[in-house]
Amino acid sequence: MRASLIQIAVNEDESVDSRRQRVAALVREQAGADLVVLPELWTTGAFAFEEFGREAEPLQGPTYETMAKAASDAGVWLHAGSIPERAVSGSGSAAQDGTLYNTSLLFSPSGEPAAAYRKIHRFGFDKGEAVLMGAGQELVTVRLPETTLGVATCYDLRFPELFRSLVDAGAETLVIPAGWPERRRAHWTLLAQARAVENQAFVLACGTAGTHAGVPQAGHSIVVDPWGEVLAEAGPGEEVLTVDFDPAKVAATREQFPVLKDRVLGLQPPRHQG
Ligand SMILES: O=C(O)CCC(=O)C(=O)O
Repeated sequence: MRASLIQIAVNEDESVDSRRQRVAALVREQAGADLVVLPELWTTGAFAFEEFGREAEPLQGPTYETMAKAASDAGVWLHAGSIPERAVSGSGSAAQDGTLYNTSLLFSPSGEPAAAYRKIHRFGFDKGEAVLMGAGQELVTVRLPETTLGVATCYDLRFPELFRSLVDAGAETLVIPAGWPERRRAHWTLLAQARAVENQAFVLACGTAGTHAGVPQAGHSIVVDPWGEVLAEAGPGEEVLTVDFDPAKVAATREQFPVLKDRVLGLQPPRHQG
């Protein structure tokens, strides 16, 4: 299976619409890949908080339209990264009208919608995304012919229980678009490898490059196999990271080294001791 991770540079000197068209052209260039992955909030930048409201789109807005077409033109499964979504009535079970979400869009090779995932863990503590956006409530997996994707977004990478739930739901390839800052790049690489090893799954983690809102981005998108080996890693700038991998390695690793079968669930809480 061939995956291309497009590590987009998100700089302020490019308009959202120019970037959208430029990224669509990059997706089209990946014809021949099975899966193409884009980063988190690449239209605005993950730290351009003031842009979230200004550039928010309904689920089926301009980014959706442009990416659906790019997926079908290229004939690839496309994880189109995430957009600032402004929810409208009927656009999701728990969605409130007007609420913003950090929502990932996935398309089939014919440009049909395959899934939408609203980021569950919002980053920023008491500012930024954490106060401007609503939290997703639903896990998302997507069945491809070769593998089952489990999707998560950026800060979600720090929450291992989310990934274990995705694995319990059948995920074999964990796809994580991000806008991870350079100053915590060591965490990015370490956590991507940890999620691969503990879940015996492929990890495809696609970040952004460039600087927006004064926050230099880490780049260094990474693909890790179920044994924790790094199959490919990008540099700091804009880059297309292409990797060939064998999805059957997930089942083989889980069979040869069956740690997931040794999980002990439902432990008793500690007894009070003195
Ligand atoms: O967890 C981190 O260090 C970065 C998370 C982040 O930037 C995000 O979720 O947008």
